[in-house]
Amino acid sequence: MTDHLTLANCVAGTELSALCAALQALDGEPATVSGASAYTAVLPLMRRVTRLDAPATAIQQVEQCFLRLRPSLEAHFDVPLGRLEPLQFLRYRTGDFFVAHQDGNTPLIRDETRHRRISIVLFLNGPAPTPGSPGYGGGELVLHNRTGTTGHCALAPSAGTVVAFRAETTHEVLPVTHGERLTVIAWFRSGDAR
Ligand SMILES: O=C(O)CCC(=O)C(=O)O
Ligand SMILES: [Fe+2]
Repeated sequence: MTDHLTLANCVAGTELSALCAALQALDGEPATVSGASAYTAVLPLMRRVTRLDAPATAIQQVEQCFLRLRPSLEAHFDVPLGRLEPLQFLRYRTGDFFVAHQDGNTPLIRDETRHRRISIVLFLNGPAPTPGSPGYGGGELVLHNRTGTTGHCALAPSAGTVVAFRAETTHEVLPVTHGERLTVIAWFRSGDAR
């Protein structure tokens, strides 16, 4: 069993459609990867995804949704949570992916990511069985078991679902096989970090 929380219907369908339409019209920059040293880099062999410059209203809307969930996350993961890092709006086009990684709270890495406790992902759209229908194929969020040897779960939840997991959980996004996958990711830092 992986230690994660799945919460369906965190954002209403009408709001999701508006968010998707606003985002689909945007250009963006290739997203970067946090490194062990104090830099971030675009590493296309590790992560291929576009980070979108979302409108302020969209940022506020999703931020409020994430902040409302903080007490439930603290209770489920039994960890006091502090501030929410700035949201990242992500667009994975066909062929885009993110290899297995951890988001933070890993003892060997002493950069800013060490303060992250909970990763939180909102799925703005959902899986589509066939190319041409709205949504995407592939693109599962795979969470690996904490022991790292056996067990994982591959998630492709419906639009509006939030998935939260400990930042140190190894996870990956499998390549998108058709369509466009839209997610928002952010991290709650530890209760005693600034
Ligand atoms: O888009 C996702 O489902 C997760 C993205 C991710 O793991 C990350 O940005 O660190
Ligand atoms: Fe991640």
